[in-house]
Amino acid sequence: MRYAIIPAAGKGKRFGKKKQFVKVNGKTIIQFTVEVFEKSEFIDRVVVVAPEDAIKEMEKELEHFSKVEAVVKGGCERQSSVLNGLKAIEGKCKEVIVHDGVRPLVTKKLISELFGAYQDYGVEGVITAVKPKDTIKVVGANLEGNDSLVIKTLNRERLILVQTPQLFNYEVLYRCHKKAFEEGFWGTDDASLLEHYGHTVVAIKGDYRNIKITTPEDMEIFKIFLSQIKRFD
Ligand SMILES: Nc1ccn([C@@H]2O[C@H](COP(=O)(O)OP(=O)(O)OP(=O)(O)O)[C@@H](O)[C@H]2O)c(=O)n1
Ligand SMILES: C[C@](O)(CO)[C@H](O)COP(=O)(O)O
Repeated sequence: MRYAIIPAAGKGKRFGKKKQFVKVNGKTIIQFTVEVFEKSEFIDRVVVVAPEDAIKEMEKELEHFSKVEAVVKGGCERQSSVLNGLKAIEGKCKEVIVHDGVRPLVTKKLISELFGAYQDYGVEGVITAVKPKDTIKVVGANLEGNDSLVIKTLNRERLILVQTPQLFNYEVLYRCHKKAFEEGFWGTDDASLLEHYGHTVVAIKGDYRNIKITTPEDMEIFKIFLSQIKRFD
């Protein structure tokens, strides 16, 4: 069995509300996201991680998706939510995809390319990413407001902007998550846990339109891209 874990238990602080439940054209963001996995031939079952105070609401939103096996309670951070999802499918699968519930423009193509690369490279983790188009600098002390002191410029050719979906060997990911929990190691994506514990991760080309809806401007971008991207091809 191939599982997808969809962390969707965030509070949406930078957006102003739980953006996973925002409706566009009559469909919630989480429904846009899950429907791609529902239609992917590479995914057998889906577990969605929801806010503790919105489990029933999430179950209602997803009641028509046959692959959704469970809605489980989220944690205080994304990482702890993913760990709860991993616990819910213990011993059930060899590979697991983790994908942000608020990246609704994921495509079947990205999912299939992840599995292709996973087979080809034979590594424990494969992630999606795009090349930065802007210059990226390291900053130091904050100045007034959002201003900051520039320290140095990074070599853009050696940087990637990481997305989800991310595909992993289930046992390796679960072991890294449990170890990180015990040791108090926190990463902003799941692949960083594998890197921290010495596992090999490969990045493949993602899609610039596979945005994470984080701030209100992202919702406007989503509405534009939605009419352009072929999510089910
Ligand atoms: N405790 C958390 C925090 C985040 N997420 C999920 O992880 C994904 C990426 O998180 P982010 O975009 O940061 O969402 P929020 O945490 O809701 O945003 P904010 O940090 O602005 O509150 C989202 O699908 C979010 O629902 C989660 O499952 N559990
Ligand atoms: C996992 C992720 O989407 C990869 O870019 C990102 O790290 C999530 O960050 P967030 O602050 O939890 O949204």
